[in-house]
This record gives sequence, C-alpha cells and structure tokens, in this order.
Amino acid sequence: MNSPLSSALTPLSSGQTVAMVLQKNLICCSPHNSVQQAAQLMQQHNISCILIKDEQGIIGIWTESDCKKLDLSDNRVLQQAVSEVMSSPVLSVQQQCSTSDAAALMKQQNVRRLLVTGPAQEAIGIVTQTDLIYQQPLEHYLMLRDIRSILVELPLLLQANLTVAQAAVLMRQTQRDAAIVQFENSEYGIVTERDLVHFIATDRTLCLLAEVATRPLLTLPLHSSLLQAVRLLREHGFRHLGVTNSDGKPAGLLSHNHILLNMEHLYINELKAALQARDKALRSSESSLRLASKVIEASHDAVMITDTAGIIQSVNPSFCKLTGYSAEEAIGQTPTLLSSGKHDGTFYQQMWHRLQQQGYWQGEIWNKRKNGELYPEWLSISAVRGDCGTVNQYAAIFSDITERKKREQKIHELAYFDELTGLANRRLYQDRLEQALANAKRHNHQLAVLFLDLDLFKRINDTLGHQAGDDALRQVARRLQKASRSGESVARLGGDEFTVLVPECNGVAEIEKLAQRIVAQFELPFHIQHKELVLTTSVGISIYPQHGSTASELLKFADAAMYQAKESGRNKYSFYTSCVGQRHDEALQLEQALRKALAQQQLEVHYQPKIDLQTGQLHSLEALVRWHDKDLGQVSPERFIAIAETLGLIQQLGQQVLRQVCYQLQAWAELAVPVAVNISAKELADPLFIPQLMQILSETAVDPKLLELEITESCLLPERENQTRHVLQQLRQSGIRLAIDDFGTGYSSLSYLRHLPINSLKIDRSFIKALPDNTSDKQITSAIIAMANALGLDVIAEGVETQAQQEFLLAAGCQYGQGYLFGKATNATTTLQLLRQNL
Ligand SMILES: Nc1nc2c(ncn2[C@@H]2O[C@@H]3COP(=O)(O)O[C@H]4[C@@H](O)[C@H](n5cnc6c(=O)[nH]c(N)nc65)O[C@@H]4COP(=O)(O)O[C@H]3[C@H]2O)c(=O)[nH]1
Repeated sequence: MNSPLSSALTPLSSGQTVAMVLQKNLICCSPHNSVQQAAQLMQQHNISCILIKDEQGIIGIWTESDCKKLDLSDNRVLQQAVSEVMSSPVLSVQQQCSTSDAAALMKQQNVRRLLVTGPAQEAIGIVTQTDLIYQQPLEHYLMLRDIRSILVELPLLLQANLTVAQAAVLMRQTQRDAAIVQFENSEYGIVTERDLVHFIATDRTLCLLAEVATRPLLTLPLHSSLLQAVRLLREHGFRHLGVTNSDGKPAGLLSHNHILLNMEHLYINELKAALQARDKALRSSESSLRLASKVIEASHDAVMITDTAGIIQSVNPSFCKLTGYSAEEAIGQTPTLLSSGKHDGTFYQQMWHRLQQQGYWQGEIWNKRKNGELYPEWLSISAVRGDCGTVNQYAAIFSDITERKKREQKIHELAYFDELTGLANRRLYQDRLEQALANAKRHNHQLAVLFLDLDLFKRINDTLGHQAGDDALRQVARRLQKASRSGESVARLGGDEFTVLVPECNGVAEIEKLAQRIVAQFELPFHIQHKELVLTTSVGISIYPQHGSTASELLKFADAAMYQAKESGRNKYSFYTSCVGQRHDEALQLEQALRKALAQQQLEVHYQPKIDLQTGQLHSLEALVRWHDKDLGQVSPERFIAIAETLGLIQQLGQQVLRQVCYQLQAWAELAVPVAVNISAKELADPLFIPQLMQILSETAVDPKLLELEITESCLLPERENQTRHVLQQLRQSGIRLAIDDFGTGYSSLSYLRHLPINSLKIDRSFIKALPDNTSDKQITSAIIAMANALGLDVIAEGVETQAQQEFLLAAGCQYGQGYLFGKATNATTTLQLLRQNL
C-alpha cells in the first residue's frame, strides 16, 4: 500500500495490527429484519453499525450515516427490510493486518469501518477510523492546536419547527452528519445521525425537532484547544460540539470526525516533513556515501570488499595497481587469488576465527601479485554489519610494506653492520665475542681475537681524500674476508681498525697461520683511484684463556699487541705478552701526561738551523717542539704529536708553539732571522687558525715575512682544495712564507703544487739518507730540485748528515740544507749563541 495515509500511519503506528484495536461486540441482524428493528438493535447496544447476516454469513452492513439516505417522511420505510438499504459487500481485513494498511484501505474505499476476520475468515470484530486514529499519540497534536486551527465548517442551522424527516433530508443534501437546532428563545440544540437511528428505532421520524432535538447545545469557545474539545466529547459520549465565537453565538459545529480527519491531515503534513527530513538525511548520507566511495577510490591503500562467502564484490584502483589484477579480473574471485602460499592453513583459520569472534583482524601477510611477485602487506579486515547487526560484507584494506620492511632491515643493518664495508660493526662483534667466550668456557676450548690496524692509513686519507680512504677500507674488508675461514668473523670496529674472531682454536700455531694469511693479503698492491698503493697492516693477537678471560680484556690485549707489532716495524703480527700490556698502559699514561703538559705549558720550542749550501751561512731556523716529562723523560715529537692529533689537542699545541716562536722573534728582533713552524693539517683546517695567528703577530709586532709555515702534503686534501687554497692565499697576502714539508712522501704532483701560493719545497729526508750512492734516490732528488727550480720555488733538503750529501745536493741545484751536518735543534739560548756567531 502506498497511499499517503498508509505512509502516514506506518511510521507512527509501526508494528500495530488491527487485532489490537478492534471492537469485538459484533451485533448482527437478519436480512429480513426491518430498518426499524436494526435501528433498535443499534440503539440498544449503543453502536454505530449493524451487520446483516444470513446462513452464508455476513452479507451487508447498515450504519448511522445510512439513516439519512432514507426518506423518513414516509413511515413505511421503517418497515422496509434492512437488506434493502444495507451496503454490500462488507469490506474486511485480516486481524493481522497492520493498522496502517487498514487505514489506507478505508481511505481508498471511502468507508469509515471494516469488518475484521479471523484465521478461518470468520468475523471477529469491527474496526473504525476512530479506533485507528485514537491509537496514534494524538495528545501532543491536540494540545498544541486550538479549534480555530482546523477548518470548522459552518453549521447547518435548522429551525426547531422542522420534522426529523425534514432534517434528515437537509442533512443528506448538505452532507452533514449533524445540525444545530435553533429554538425560539435563542437557545440552541443539536440533531445528529445517531439521533436519526434513535428516532427510527422509536418511531419519532415525524416529530418536530423542538420536541426531540438534544438541548442545550454543548459548546466551547473558538480559542479552546482541540484537546479540551476531544476531552469534552469523550466525557459526554458525544460526537458533536458547538463552537461559539466571541459574542457567544454558535460559529460552527465541530464533529469528532472532523477533528480526526484534520488530525489525519496533520499527520500527513507532519509525516511529509518527517519524510522530507528523512529524505534529506538519506540524501546527505548518500552524499556521505558518495564521499566515502570517492575517498576509497582515491585511497593509496588497496581496498577489497567481499561478501560473507568471501567473493570479491568490489576493489579500488589502488588494489589494481598493487596486485596487478584489474577490477574485472578480481570481482567474482575469492582472495585466494592473491595467496602467496607462504602461510599455512592454520594461519588463515586463526584469521577467520578472529574475524568471526571480534569482527576485526589486522596483521602482516605475504601476498602474490598477478606477475607472481611476492610482497609483504599490512592488512586490516573488518566485518561490515547491516542495521540488524548481521555481517553483510568484509572490507579489507591493505598496503604494500616492502619499502617499510626494507627500511627496518636497513635500520637493523645500521645497528649491527658497518655501512661502509658491510662487515659486522663493533656492537655485533661485541655480541659475537661474548657468545663465543661463553661457549669456549662451557666447552673448555680456546678462542682468539686478532686486532688489525692499517699502517699509515691516515696518509691515504689525508693525501688522497676520504673517498680514496673509503675505497681502501672496502678493499681491505674484502681481503680480510678472503683470508678468514667460515666460522671466523671479521668486523670493522671503526676507522682503520678491524678484528677477526676465531671462536674455537687449537693454540698459537693455528692462529699464527691465520695471521700470516692476513698479512699476506696485503702483499699485492691496492688499486685506488687509478693508483697502485701498497698498504700494510699490523696485527695484535690475544688468546682465551692464556691472555684474558673477558671480552674487554681480550680486545684490550689484542690492541696492545697490535701496537707492539707496529712499533717493531709494521706489517707484522704479534701475540700479546705481559710486557706488551705494560706498553699499552704506558700509552695511557702518556696521554694523561700530555694533557697536563699542555695545560701547564711545559712544551718548549727548539730551533734547528737551515743553511745556505752555497755559502755555508745560516739562512733561517726551523722551530721543533720538545717535551721533557719528569716521569717519562724526553718524549719524541712524532709520538706525542700523533697523540695530540688523535685526542684533538693539536690546535692547542700549535697555538703554544706559534706564540713561543713569535715572542722569540720579538726578542730576536734585531737579528731578523726567519723561523719556520710546522703546522698540522687539522690546524690549517681550523677556521680560527688565521685569526688567532694574526692576533699573535699583532700582539708581538713580528714582521710576518720572518715567519714561514711548513705544511705537509696531507694538508692539501683534494676535497678541501678550495678552502686550503683560500687559507694559503690569505697567509701569503699577509706576508707569511709557505713551505711544503716532507715532499715526496705523499701523492701530490709538482704540477698540482704550481697552483698553490707556496714559496719552497722541503725534500723528505728519506730521499737524502742514501745519497749519493742510491741511484733512484739520486734521480728522484735531482728531478724534484730541477722541477722546483723551474717553478721558481726554493728547495731545501732535510736530514743532511754528510758532506757527500751536501755536495750532491749543491751540484743538483739545491739552495738550502738542514740536518745534523749543520746542527741539531737546540733551545733558544743556545740558538741565540749560534745566531750571534753566524753574524
Ligand atoms: N735523522 C735525522 N733527523 C733529523 C736531521 N735533521 C733534522 N732531523 C729531524 O727531522 C725532523 C724535522 O722535522 P719534520 O720533518 O718537520 O718532522 C717533525 C714534524 O713533523 C713534527 N713536529 C716537530 N715539531 C712540531 C711542531 O711544533 N708542530 C707540529 N705540528 N709538528 C711538529 O715532528 C716531526 C719530528 O720532529 P723531530 O723529532 O724534532 O725531528 C725533526 C728533526 O729533529 C738529520 O740530519 N737526521
């Protein structure tokens, strides 16, 4: 049923059936009964209709409103058989019929009552429009509205001298179910359809209204609420009410029916509004749905909707992109389409169990793309329930987590592996060592730790740059892996330090072989940046349980043994002995003493002369730092300068030397002797170096031309070329001279030096040492001197110890020399004497 009423009543009386509201007192009469007899029965039972029943059952109905259809002026009509005036057939509904459907049927058939039948089609009662409407929650509507709010029809006003029959005619003609009767004394009464039944029953149809009409008329003012009107009607059991205007005159007749019809009208309007609101809500939820589907469409996550049997109903574009299947290929299939085969039946069973129990599952799962590629995904599945709570669908949302897993793997690798070489890092090595040690203790076997440090690696890093250094470390890692056997683990602890762990060994002989294999790996040159370089390593070895019983002891002792190997000439291996340990402790002592010496400015500068080879005259001095510790004695600068560099103390040390030299130059002002100072690469790279040097120069008022800075080739890192050139230019512009120290030991070419603002080259003493006998050294030295001269640079030979060396150098064109032949470095006082003699 789609009538407005049924729509109106459906939501308001949902769930109600006719059986709940019907009137069960069915009064029947025979078709042969007269109209008057039927009316008498109705009056007797105070009912508004009577059913006409024969042997077959109910054949018709006669109601109050049928009375006015009769010509009551003819008395014979009262004796007419009711079957002649009844309505037939009687419309009926089943008792289970909903009140809304019944209301709709009444409206459709324009009747006010329906017969209600039971399961065997037997008549069990009557339901009227009034019964139905009274089931609605009317109070709220009635209370809020007054009588004026409904259309009160103008009353049919009948004079009291009319007969009942005349009144019935007028009522029929005007289609009224009641009329106001006006009496002579301005009093009002009423006559209704129901009264007509009574008049028929009592044979008073020809009486005057003045005699039979009900009086006085029950009235309420227009402004009264409808609720008051309904209550009054119910109270009196009336169905009509006079409505008076402000002067008390009857302005209308309000019938029970009229109120109910209006209520119905109101219902419909209310319902229309409710339906409109519902439609609006629906539209907005549709637009929400559209929005949701757009979001799903645009989602970067793959979305797959299946029915409860797991059949794929829809997928979004990301699904197609991720899996490689088009929507057409996927829809209608089950998710096994994507199954990787990596998970067993139990996995999926648990997933479905959880879904059924909790309506939700999420986790990591491997699936397969259309091209067969397996990939990990993060999957969330939710059960989608309908309004009544039953699961209608499953929604699966997933994303490819390959990249995330790679990142996690990378993080894991970074935590345990060395990024540069791919070897185990210190942390992993430490873990492995602890584990191996526990194992060795449990099974009573030996274990060895080999500690490696590349010899002079810093030189590669410093002269060829970090890229070359990194290349070298990678190649070393590969060679160490080649030298070690399975089970032995190679790690890089940082810098140029490597370790090899032998978790189980049978004594020194076996480890010695491994150490030899490692050293041998370094026999062939390394190819780094198109250069062939020879790298060597020093290896220190400690063994459990002979040398130590904890991981830290074993590492410490292997490290100490490595130093021992280095000191005994590099490219060697050395087993730990207690005296090695002693040396290691000494290194620590040295560190502490150096810090103290710097803090207390205990370092002293000595001066070694540089001689003009042609004249034999002193040309200038080189400042060389000296440190005498009261416990350690005289410590060689090579040793403590290397320590100062690793401990980050070199800037402090350099500052102290420069300050001492400049104050000395100030003191020797009248001698105007140039002094060269060694500057390490780290000092030169320090942005504070120039400002601090300038500060010292201005503090001491020393002529910058008297100061020469000796820098090694390691200061000239190709990767810092621009910065270094800029610093050197600033120094040159201020008048300070620049020399390249230890020339020939690094990898810089003369053509490269040509672009730098330098004044002189110092040939490393290793080339001078074997002169003039060693032919290749002779050739190298001569070439350096010739090229330096060609470039307009001064050349000075270091470590000149013999007359022969001096003669060779002089013959080769070298202007200056420095070495024990001319004098060792001496303190300032002794140097001053020398200077005076020279003058
Ligand atoms: N065998 C031999 N050796 C000779 C001869 N003539 C000079 N020497 C030594 O050669 C080194 C020359 O200094 P270097 O090459 O700059 O090498 C220096 C320099 O690189 C560094 N150094 C010394 N003083 C300083 C300083 O104040 N600052 C910095 N950064 N480094 C310094 O320590 C290195 C070693 O200094 P020293 O031990 O004083 O060693 C000095 C000097 O005593 C000789 O005829 N035969």
